[in-house]
Amino acid sequence: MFFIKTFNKISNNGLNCFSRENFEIASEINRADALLLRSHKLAESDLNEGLKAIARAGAGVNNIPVQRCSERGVVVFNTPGANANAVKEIILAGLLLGARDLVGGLQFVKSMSGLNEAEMHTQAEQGKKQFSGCELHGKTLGVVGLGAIGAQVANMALELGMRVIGYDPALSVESAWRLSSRVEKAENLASLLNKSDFVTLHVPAIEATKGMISNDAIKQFQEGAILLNFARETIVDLAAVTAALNTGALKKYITDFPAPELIGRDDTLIFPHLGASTQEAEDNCATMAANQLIDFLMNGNIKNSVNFPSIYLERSTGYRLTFCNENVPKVLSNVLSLLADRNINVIDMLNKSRDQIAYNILDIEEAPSDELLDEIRQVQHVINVRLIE
Ligand SMILES: NC(=O)c1ccc[n+]([C@@H]2O[C@H](COP(=O)([O-])OP(=O)(O)OC[C@H]3O[C@@H](n4cnc5c(N)ncnc54)[C@H](O)[C@@H]3O)[C@@H](O)[C@H]2O)c1
Ligand SMILES: O=C(O)[C@H](O)COP(=O)(O)O
Repeated sequence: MFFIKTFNKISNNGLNCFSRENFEIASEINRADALLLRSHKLAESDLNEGLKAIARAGAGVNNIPVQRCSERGVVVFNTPGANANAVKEIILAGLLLGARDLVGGLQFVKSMSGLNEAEMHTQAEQGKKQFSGCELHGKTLGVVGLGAIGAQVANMALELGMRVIGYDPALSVESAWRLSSRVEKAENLASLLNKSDFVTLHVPAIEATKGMISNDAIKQFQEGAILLNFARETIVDLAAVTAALNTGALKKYITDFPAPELIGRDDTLIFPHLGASTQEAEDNCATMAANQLIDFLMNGNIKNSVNFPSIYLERSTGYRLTFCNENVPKVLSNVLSLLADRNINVIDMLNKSRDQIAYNILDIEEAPSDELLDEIRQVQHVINVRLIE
């Protein structure tokens, strides 16, 4: 039986993937084998003894102490692309709300209560000029980060008749395949910023992107550009953005992350982190996260981890030994020697590494004793060991 502790509300579509005979799932569990969560900010104290994996039903893992997990051999998963369409669609809304004062127009009509139909008609026709805007067609969109979301946003904007410029110095081959060849490549952030009427951010919250939209970056924007940030709050220096809004250097800031300094301004539109909050995205993320956890806990396979290598080995015996270790020489050979000393035959095996972590799957012919498992745990640089039967 594996114990899964959930944080946040996880879609039933995902929860129902776990068979009740093999998994117990609850929000109150003391010694969890795995955690399943969305944006809940994990503390180090949430990483209980015996924890094997954490699955983030979503994209961003900035709420998880990933480095600490790697040191402890805890596999961290996310669900790349599972909520990308939801974010793409909210960006479409953001672009339209940026181009036209639809919110102002709606509020204006709301204020007409008490008027008769003729008065409303007169007010609407006289007042509407305050809310006119521009079309997206023909404007330039700069997309910073062309991963699962950025690529979809870029392709969508081309369909709207926009010119699209993208910037992503670490574009993966998979993302490049998804991206239309009509997206123009910017050599650096500044060259994207100074050509764009709208700029949308789709980069992860990591050290390298912290404060990416800084005072210096703001100087590169076209006068009166509109900035959309549905990625994370840390990517934007809010003092720089509010100063730019004050001078008109930026026309609007549209974001999914509320902050006190943004409230009450007419030039900001702020959503309560709604980007991935559609039924479809919640179902997709939860299902993907659940299936990744299940295959890892039941078979030791790893797909879509942010700190471990991808690895898949078809089961060939009833005894599967998995272990992770610091990525240094001789660990695997030392473990194999221990098995050989006990005359235990390895039928199939796979070893993969990523950065400082190596992970191994060994299908063996017979059950290892508890003493042997303990000996493997004692091998220098081994972080953790599991026997999956
Ligand atoms: N508002 C929401 O509800 C919501 C929903 C989903 C994701 N997000 C945020 O959006 C982020 C992106 O999601 P995704 O699914 O597209 O992730 P992704 O990993 O598929 O794509 C991120 C892209 O950013 C690129 N990148 C990294 N550093 C960069 C830099 N310095 N400059 C330019 N590009 C850089 C990467 O190479 C990658 O292609 C997530 O990390 C998350 O923080 C927010
Ligand atoms: O990184 C993500 O996937 C989004 O920010 C969604 O977060 P949520 O699952 O809390 O809506």
